[in-house]
Amino acid sequence: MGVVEKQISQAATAAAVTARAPIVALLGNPNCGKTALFNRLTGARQKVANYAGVTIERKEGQFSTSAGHPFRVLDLPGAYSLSAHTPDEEITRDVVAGLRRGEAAPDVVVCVVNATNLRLNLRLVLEIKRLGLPMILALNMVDVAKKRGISIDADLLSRELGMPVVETVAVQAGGEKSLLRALDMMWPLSETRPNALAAIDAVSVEDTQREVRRILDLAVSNPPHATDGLTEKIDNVVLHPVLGPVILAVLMFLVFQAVFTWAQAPMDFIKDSVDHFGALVKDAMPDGLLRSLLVEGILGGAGSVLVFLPQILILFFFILVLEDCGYLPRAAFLLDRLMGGVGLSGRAFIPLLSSFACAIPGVMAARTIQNPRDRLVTIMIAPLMTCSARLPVYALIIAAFIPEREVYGVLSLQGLVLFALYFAGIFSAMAVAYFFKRALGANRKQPLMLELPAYHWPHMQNLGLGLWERAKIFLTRVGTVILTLMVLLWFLSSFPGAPEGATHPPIYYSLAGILGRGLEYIFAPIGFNWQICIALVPGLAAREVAVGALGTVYALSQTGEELAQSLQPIIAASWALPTALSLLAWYVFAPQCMSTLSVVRRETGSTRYALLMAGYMFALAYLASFLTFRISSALIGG
Ligand SMILES: Nc1nc2c(ncn2[C@@H]2O[C@H](COP(=O)(O)OP(=O)(O)OP(=O)(O)O)[C@@H](O)[C@H]2O)c(=O)[nH]1
Ligand SMILES: [Mg+2]
Repeated sequence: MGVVEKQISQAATAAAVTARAPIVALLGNPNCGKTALFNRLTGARQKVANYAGVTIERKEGQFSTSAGHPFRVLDLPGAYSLSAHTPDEEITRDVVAGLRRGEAAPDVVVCVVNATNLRLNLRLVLEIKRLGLPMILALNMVDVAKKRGISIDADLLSRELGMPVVETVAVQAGGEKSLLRALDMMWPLSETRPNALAAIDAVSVEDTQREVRRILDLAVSNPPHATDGLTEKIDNVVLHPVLGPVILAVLMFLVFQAVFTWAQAPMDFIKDSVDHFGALVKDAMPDGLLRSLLVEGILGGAGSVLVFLPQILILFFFILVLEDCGYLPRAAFLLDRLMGGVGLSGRAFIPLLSSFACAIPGVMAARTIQNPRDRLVTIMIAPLMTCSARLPVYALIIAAFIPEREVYGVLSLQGLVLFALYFAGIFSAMAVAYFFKRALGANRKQPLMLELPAYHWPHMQNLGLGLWERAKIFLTRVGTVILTLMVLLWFLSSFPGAPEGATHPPIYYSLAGILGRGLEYIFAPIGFNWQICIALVPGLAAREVAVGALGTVYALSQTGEELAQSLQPIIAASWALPTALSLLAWYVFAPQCMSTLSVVRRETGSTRYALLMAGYMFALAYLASFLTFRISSALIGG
């Protein structure tokens, strides 16, 4: 057998072993550390954060125990019980009950519990136990429990529950060892599995409650003050009816200030590097098509998007810190009343906040909302939240048109305008939600039931990995979608060349130029010139592409001397202020993202809602831009 054949056969054997490897399902209440444990076992980097409802999909991975036994492992959305109320809980129920098509029930259930809150967590354990699957109880977060002086007799608990009980610390290296040992002890696992489904509904809440109390009395001793005193103290301030909202507003405000002020130096650095590199390429290459593709197409296009990496990372730094320290559910509580006014539940807060990163995870996170009508409205307004792909567009226009001035000596004017744009998104989302409430009929307001986790310092590793993932996503987009579109756009903008005696730059006569000039008929009433119209088209694939497209279009529109200039001064010189404002308004509303629409279709199970979303957003965008353009033109006489 040759080396290659041998490798192929080894790979095939490995694949066969994994295919036959028993399946471990990680199950437990929300926020008890299932995903952290999953990452520790498999080396994966699934999202871990300090609030309930982070995981909303079934994720699969693999690992081997120290004795070399292979396992497949499933990370699942958290659930308080197996009688599912929300779409994400349904996923969990279906997986453990073996209801998913083509997938048997897991071979072992590892029930992950928060050791500091067994009273709540054990209910689910007892419920799962009735399924009759082999089980292990993982007492997670024992580090915190020990610090608070909670002592749990694992042996006694194991005897009472009739399953192995192990202690884990999912956020520490080696914190999963005891679980691996317990899995080895179970090896080999029996092939026969009970019919798990039968037991799901036959549960009496009172009996379960009683049993939990009995077991806790036996196995757990809490010191008199086992609650987290610090969390209570912080909450007294943060959830204060007056101070709370003020703190929230100040916090949000500071984030946008930081996005502009902190990012300046690294942005200048990237911009200078791109410019410098462009100049080098220009000097080194003879004038011609290839040089134009490299300098105007790739560097002018993709390079002008790359500059925004620091701002995106700063925004995410704040979002990640807030997610990991446990503040988010508090913000949801503070805003519950306000959101109730427009017919949304406080539960919509986290999906909407996620939409600041990108509407796609936001729309998916709406799975944690129980009421179908609330869920639909949340999905419909999620894309109005300012996703990070809009940031480059906003930042470019703001930097070009809003002077870099300080207000009251400390606040940056540019940061203020950015804050206003984010606020415009939030405000219109609330207005649209209110409209839906009127159209669909109001719901009876349900009380918000959300767990408030204990605060903790953000884990540096989570933070680092989160930022790294973001940077990777952004750079991959720049390197793939944006780069490809830029090359395509450069091509469309370069051919056919200018006719004899042309008075405009060649792009004017190109295919893209013809398209742009055609679209100008539709967009001229809102102040867009043909160059902007060209950029809107590839911008449909992903919003930030519009910035790259403007980069390419204007690089090709320049003649001779001006060629080396970067995008920002060019648009500052060639657009009137009302046009810039109108484009900002357009970007607050326009549904410029195909992937969001397709996710909406998937999550709502209906093309109608995706079309409705696209329709209402286009209409709003056109209207907002029209008003902005007309009013500002009248005021400034532009
Ligand atoms: N101190 C400590 N923190 C932990 C431990 N395990 C998890 N955490 C933290 O607990 C929080 C929740 O962790 P996740 O892994 O996201 O919890 P989950 O069970 O997957 O949550 P959902 O996906 O929302 O159901 C995060 O802030 C983790 O860093 C642990 O053993 N000790
Ligand atoms: Mg999770």
